[in-house]
Amino acid sequence: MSQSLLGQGGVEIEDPRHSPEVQIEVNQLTKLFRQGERAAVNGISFTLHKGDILALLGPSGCGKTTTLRMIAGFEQPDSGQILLQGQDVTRLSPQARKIGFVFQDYALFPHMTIAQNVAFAMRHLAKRERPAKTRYWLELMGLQGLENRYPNELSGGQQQRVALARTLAAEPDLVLLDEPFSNLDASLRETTRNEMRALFKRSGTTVILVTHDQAEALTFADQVGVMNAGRLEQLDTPQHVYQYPSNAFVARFLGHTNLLYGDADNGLVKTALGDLQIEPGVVGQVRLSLRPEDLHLSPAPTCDAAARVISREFRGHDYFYTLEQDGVQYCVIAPSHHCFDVGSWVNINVLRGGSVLPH
Ligand SMILES: Nc1ncnc2c1ncn2[C@@H]1O[C@H](COP(=O)(O)OP(=O)(O)OP(=O)(O)O)[C@@H](O)[C@H]1O
Repeated sequence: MSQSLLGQGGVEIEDPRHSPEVQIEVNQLTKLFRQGERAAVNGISFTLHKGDILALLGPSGCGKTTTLRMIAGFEQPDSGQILLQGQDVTRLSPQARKIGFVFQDYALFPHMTIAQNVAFAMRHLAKRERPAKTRYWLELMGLQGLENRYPNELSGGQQQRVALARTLAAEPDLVLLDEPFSNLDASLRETTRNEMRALFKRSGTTVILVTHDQAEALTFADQVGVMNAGRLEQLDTPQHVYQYPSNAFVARFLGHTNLLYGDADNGLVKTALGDLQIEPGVVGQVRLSLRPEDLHLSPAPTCDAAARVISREFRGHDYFYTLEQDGVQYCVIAPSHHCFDVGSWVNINVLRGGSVLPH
């Protein structure tokens, strides 16, 4: 079990005196649904330690659910290996793996009360132990008072918490979540997501979440794996995949970006937006990804060497601008008090050098 300390502001940090055990290791997992067709999942590998939360993020059809289903045992891989706490479970039945799965539609039993739904997951415990444990999980999920209701008498968010209580009550080594927040409205999604993350962190549960929602992956997970066409394009911390995408697909999938080209030498790249600093040692033609919030706008006295505002979208806390300079379009996010009219001329200043993408 990994140990954690409470850091500043109550943020949990890993205690360096304890090295967490490996919970799951996935090696070169591959799935071909039909021979001759492109693999739905193509050589995916990753390792998670106890208590880690991984989000697999990618567009529709990239292989996220198939990866999760192979880990759960609902789908057999064509090649590759899944180790749970060092044990090879690749060919074991779903029941023989201590894995909890929360489906998109929660899959609660409609004819059972909330308490019965949760108690059903505790068949491994003696009957007399189940009521107290059921109360424990329902309270932890903020569901006290709803024990005797049926699933159709609960809101979407409450049903989702029952589904999680039932999954956790089985005390799995690993919890798999397939788009678990997609049925919740925007405000409930955010609070439920934060509560779930805190709960998983408190209980030291290892979690793999599948989503196509970038914000969800970046806020919920410790590690984000970006998938494209069956492959894991990049696996790293949310901050790292956002700020240092490994290629243009990852850069674009995680939000808006500006791709710039230029000649690099001595830690500088000459681009259309001026000379930008990059890591030393990179030489020749390079492509940079610059996030819209890494650019700053200031009024231009004349239209010479300036950018024209093409469109402006008010988003409450900021403006999203589209600009054009020398035939190239740029996107910029500026605080909502930085207001420039459509058609006006502005200078684009680069606040941060950007990250170099491989060709
Ligand atoms: N049972 C199946 N038989 C044949 N092909 C399948 C089967 N299940 C999935 N596929 C194909 O495998 C690929 C990956 O599907 P998968 O459901 O894993 O994607 P996904 O990333 O989870 O997509 P979504 O976000 O839309 O759920 C898709 O091209 C899909 O059509």
